[in-house]
This record gives sequence, C-alpha cells and structure tokens, in this order.
Amino acid sequence: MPVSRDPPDRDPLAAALRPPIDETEEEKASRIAEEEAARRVSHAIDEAIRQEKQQRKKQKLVRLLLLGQSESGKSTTLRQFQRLYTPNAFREERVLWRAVIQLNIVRSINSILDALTDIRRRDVYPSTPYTSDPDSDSESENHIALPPHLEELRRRLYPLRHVESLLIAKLVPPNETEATTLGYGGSNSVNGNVPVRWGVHQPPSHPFQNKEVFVRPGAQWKLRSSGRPQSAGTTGQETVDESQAVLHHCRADIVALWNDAIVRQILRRRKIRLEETPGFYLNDLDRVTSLQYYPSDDDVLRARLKTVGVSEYSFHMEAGDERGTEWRIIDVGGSRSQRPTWVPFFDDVTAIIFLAPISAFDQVLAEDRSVNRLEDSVLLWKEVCSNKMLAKVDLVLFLNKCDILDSKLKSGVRLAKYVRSFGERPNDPEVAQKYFRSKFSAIHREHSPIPRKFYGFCTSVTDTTTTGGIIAAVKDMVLREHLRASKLL
Ligand SMILES: Nc1nc2c(ncn2[C@@H]2O[C@H](COP(=O)(O)OP(=O)(O)OP(=O)(O)O)[C@@H](O)[C@H]2O)c(=O)[nH]1
Ligand SMILES: [Mg+2]
Repeated sequence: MPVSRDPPDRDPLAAALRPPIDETEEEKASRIAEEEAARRVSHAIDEAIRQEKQQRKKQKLVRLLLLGQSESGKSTTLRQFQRLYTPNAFREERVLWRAVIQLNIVRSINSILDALTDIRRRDVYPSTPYTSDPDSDSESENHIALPPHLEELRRRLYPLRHVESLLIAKLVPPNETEATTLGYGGSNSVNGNVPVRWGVHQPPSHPFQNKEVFVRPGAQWKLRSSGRPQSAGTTGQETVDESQAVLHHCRADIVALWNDAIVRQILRRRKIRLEETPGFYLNDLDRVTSLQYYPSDDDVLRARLKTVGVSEYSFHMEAGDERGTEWRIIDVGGSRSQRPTWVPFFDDVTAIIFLAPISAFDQVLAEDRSVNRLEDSVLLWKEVCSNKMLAKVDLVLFLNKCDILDSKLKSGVRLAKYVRSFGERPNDPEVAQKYFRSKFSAIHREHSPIPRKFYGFCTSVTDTTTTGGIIAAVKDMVLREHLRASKLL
C-alpha cells in the first residue's frame, strides 16, 4: 500500500469525531449527555486508580524517623534494626567497625593521660607524694605529684597519640571542616556538687576536651576504614592493621594504667566516669587488644561515632503478612546544629521513635554547656509532641540508657539533687524510671494537638537481649497502626 509522505490537510481524528452535519437538536442533546456520562465514568476510573496506587504505596512503605539529642542512642537503635532484620549484612560489616572501636579505646586512654598531664602541669613545684590511701579523696589535686611508675606509663603510652591521628585520618575525609568538641569522661558530666532543677547550672570545665569524630552518612567511611593498610578481610584475622598492632604492643601498659589505684582516684576526684561514657571498652582490654580482635555484635552496638547529616536504611520484610513491606529508617544527627535537618522528614513519616537518655540527668550538652541534657530532652519531646505536622504520627518514646541510670543511682548519685521534683522518693532505678515515664507521658497527653496513644519503653538499646523484643513490639505496633490508617484513607 502506498504511503503518503505529506501530512493530511485536515485532522482525520477530528473529522471522524465531528458530529454529523444534519444532527437535530434532540440528537445533539442526547449526544452531549452521553459524552458527559462517559467523561464522568472515565474520571471515576482515573480517581480509583490513583487512590489504589496511593494506598498500595502507603501500605508497602513504612517510614520510621529516629529523633533525640546527640548521644541519645539513635544510631545504635538503627544498628539494632539492622542486626535483627538484615543480619547477614550486619555481620559482614562488623569488621569495618574495628577502626571506630580502636579510636574509642585510644581516646579513653588518651583522656586518662590528659588528666595525668594536667595534674603534672599544675604540679611543677614542690608537692607532696600521692596519698598512700587510694580511697582518700580529701587531698587537693594541687598537691599531687605523679609517682614515677605513672610518669613511666605516660611516656610509654605516648605512641597512642599517633594512633589516634592515624585513625582519624582513616575515618574522616581530609576536607571535612566541621569540628565538634566533646570531651571524654567528665567533659559532659555535671559537677556533682551543683544541684539543678531539670537543671541549668555552670558545669566545670575540663582541660582535656577531645574533638569528637563524626562521619557523614553513606558508605564513605566504611570504604575508608576497610581500605589499606587495614585490609583485614572479612574474618579480621588475615592481616593485622597498624593501629591494632600498637594497641597489642601497649596492652600490658594500658591494663596497668586502667587498673592503677591512683589513676582511679584521680578520675574519681575529677568526676570522670569513663565506664559511663560512650565507646567504653577498657573492661575488655584482653579481648579488644588481641591481634585477632574481631568486633562482636555487642562491640558494634557500643561503638560511638557521631552522626552528622541524615542516613537512611531500608529493608524489606521477607515473611508473613508483612511480606514485601518496605521499611525506611531515617537516622539524623542529634546535636543542636543538626536539628534543622529533621523537619523535611516530618512530611511523610509513619512513626517516630524518640530517644531520651534518662541517665543524662547529671550531664550537660556538649554544644551548650549551660543546658542540662535531661532538660534538653524534655523540651525536645515537648516540641515533637506539639508539632502540628506530626499530629497524626505515632510517637514511640524510648527512655534510654536505663542500664547507666541503674549503675549511676546504685553508685550513690542522688537523682533528687538534680531533679528536685523527684523529692523524697527512694533513689531507686525502678522508681526513677516510673517517675520519668509519667512525666514524659503527661507531656505527650497535654501537648499532642489531637489525642493519641502513648507508647513508652524503658530501654538500654545496647543490650541485644531486651532490645530485640522491644523492637519487634514497636515494629508490630507501627505496622498495625499504619495498616489501619491506610484502610481509613
Ligand atoms: N550503656 C549504654 N550505652 C548506650 C545506650 N544507647 C546508646 N549507647 C551508647 O551511646 C553512644 C551514643 O549512641 P548513638 O547511637 O551514637 O547516639 P546518637 O543519638 O546517634 O548520637 P548523634 O549521632 O550524635 O545524634 C554509643 O556509644 C552507644 O553505644 C544504652 O542504652 N546504654
Ligand atoms: Mg547517630
């Protein structure tokens, strides 16, 4: 059949659809009515398809946002989700955390060495020897002379400064400029002698503040930490990296330093409670300084690496009714400079897990040392509860770091001294948890723009045994509410 190369001089479709020339008024009215009905049907079909698509999309995608101040445990909660729902990937990545753990260890040691250096600096002139009674806290630091064995340890552990620089260079890109200061140990601890009422107070300044290392989200730092010279393979046993070799070499001295009675006394006087600081591994020195050291699940959960920016982790449910549902978990940085990055995620979030570290009642924010950390958490929770954009979002509260709260109260730190409204209640961890729960629940009730259920858990998200059950319960609840809401659409 011949094909015409020239375009027709009139639109054949328009011609075919044009009403007949001899159409009567009656026929015209009937034709218009038919066309209108057809248009309505077509529009209804389009709308149904659109709604179905929207519903399908909503049913299949759950967006969970993790909020809370810095060091509240958001990234640790994310790692718990990864451990539970993508265990193979989590296991494979454990070796990449070794550099972070090494850095955490080295920084703990260096913070002790800094404390010794500080005492030494202030004590150049005649001094009395250190008290023979290591439990005596009465002596002023200004009269302390470092005994020779500590001077010797200080000298021998000097290579750890170099290891710290090496590890930072490995983990943090060279062009990274933002620096946040966060000391170890006492840097964000409140001077125990200053009472506060949900409290503002002046914290002591510690001379050995370290810069906290952070990474931006994405695989970059993992690639860097897996690269040479730390090519440890996936078992962690093939080759030994330089930092691990130095740690291993210094093992005896590190153990001696950490177990030294005088060192403990100095730390105690300075209110430096290293055991309660993030990234604390000094009670596992034999294991973590061995040449074959390979991080366990627990080690990865205890590692401290500050988040700057936003990281998103997604996984698909592989079994049961939830099969095919995609979960996206969004982890944000919690320090004050990071909080403006939260808002864009409020738009289409399904649920929020808000973490409030209730053990921080005697600490101050690293970024603003005039603000008590518990007070900051309370204000932040109030803001989240009252936010109109989040009015229909399920809020799940994790009153976190209950393990630290427990040990703090049991060691004699009095909660009522910092939280006056705690009053005469017994200084007991369970009473304290209950008290905090009721306070946070009241804020939720009073500040939610429309009434909603309160989901509150007392957690220690580094603990794999208890957290697994809580996360499973939260997941079920979020999904149930999500399905219910999408059915109401
Ligand atoms: N003992 C104890 N440590 C915890 C708990 N939760 C978190 N941590 C530790 O606290 C440190 C800080 O936790 P992260 O999860 O990094 O805190 P984050 O909220 O992500 O902090 P940013 O990234 O700065 O916003 C890590 O070393 C964790 O291992 C807990 O319940 N108990
Ligand atoms: Mg984080």
